[in-house]
Amino acid sequence: METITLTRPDDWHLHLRDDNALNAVVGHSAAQMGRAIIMPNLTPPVTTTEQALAYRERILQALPDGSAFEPLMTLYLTDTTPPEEIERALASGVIKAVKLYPAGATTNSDSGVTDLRHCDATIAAMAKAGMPLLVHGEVTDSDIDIFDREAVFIERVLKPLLERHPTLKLVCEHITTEQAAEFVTQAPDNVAATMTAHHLLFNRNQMLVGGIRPHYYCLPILKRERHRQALLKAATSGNAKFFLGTDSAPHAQGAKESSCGCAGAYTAPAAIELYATAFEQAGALEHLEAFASLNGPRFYGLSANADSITLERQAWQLPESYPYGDGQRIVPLQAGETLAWKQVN
Ligand SMILES: NC(=O)N[C@@H](CC(=O)O)C(=O)O
Ligand SMILES: [Zn+2]
Ligand SMILES: [Zn+2]
Repeated sequence: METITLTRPDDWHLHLRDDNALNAVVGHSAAQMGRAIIMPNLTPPVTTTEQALAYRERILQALPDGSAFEPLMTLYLTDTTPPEEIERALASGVIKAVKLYPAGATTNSDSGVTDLRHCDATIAAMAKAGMPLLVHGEVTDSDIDIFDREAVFIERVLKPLLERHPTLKLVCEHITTEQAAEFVTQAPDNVAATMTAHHLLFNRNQMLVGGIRPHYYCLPILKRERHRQALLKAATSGNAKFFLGTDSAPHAQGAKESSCGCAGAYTAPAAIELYATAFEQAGALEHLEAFASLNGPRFYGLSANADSITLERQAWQLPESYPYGDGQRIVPLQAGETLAWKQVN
């Protein structure tokens, strides 16, 4: 039986939601990941240290008994986040980053930043403290095509941001284009990126050919094959700037299978298996451990996890759906499909 043993991976971009949804999904991540960077886009968003600490307690409460999963918290940046909030966050010891959502760019981003220049003093405090800024990198201008929003964001927002704050630790979250892979590759070592399994595995045809498949709809949206190839090349290159961030983003089945469906792919139940499939496809399974388990902690200044997980080559079928609380169901990406790898411990 062919197996892969890896230092236990971490998820550097995860949505866990709250209340019954949190209870329903947290176990999937905790079964695979040692730690995860928890996204703050709740309603209302997690904008203060106090709210982040309370949210962390709710996550710990929701964990299966005996789980050692560690939630690494983030703050949601707004136009008015004061520099002092960064000092409080740093002092908490459990808030590891600040998240930038351009206002209106994605799910629960209405309180996001309208103009990043409003945040310069706070970002200067972050650069000084070594607190990373995690960026949902898409412009929201109505005249910019949805497929171009990431590439335009790099030129209009990210490059000027780094000119103003050259030492800022910056993570381009869930990158989806060759332009983003190129930008991060060329940038200094304080700039890194997360990549999702779905952007490494699928292009936009998967979502749109032969019928519209709402479970493949996420933001940034799946792109052309050329971009997927560029991402896969960067992820499997051994370059330490690229690491695992699932962007597993749960929404109830009814909210996805709708005339106006929510953005977000639920990948947590088989995250590491999906990444293994992508790396195997690129003939680069030997680089999976660095991407999944080593590069992320190194960027965040943490040690790698001390334990490991094992995947076995074993065909198994992903369930059609899981319970999502309040009588609802949630459909994972690749529901009902046969996967080639299975985590066995
Ligand atoms: N990725 C998504 O499509 N959705 C995320 C938000 C995000 O990460 O942009 C969500 O919270 O649902
Ligand atoms: Zn995002
Ligand atoms: Zn996300």
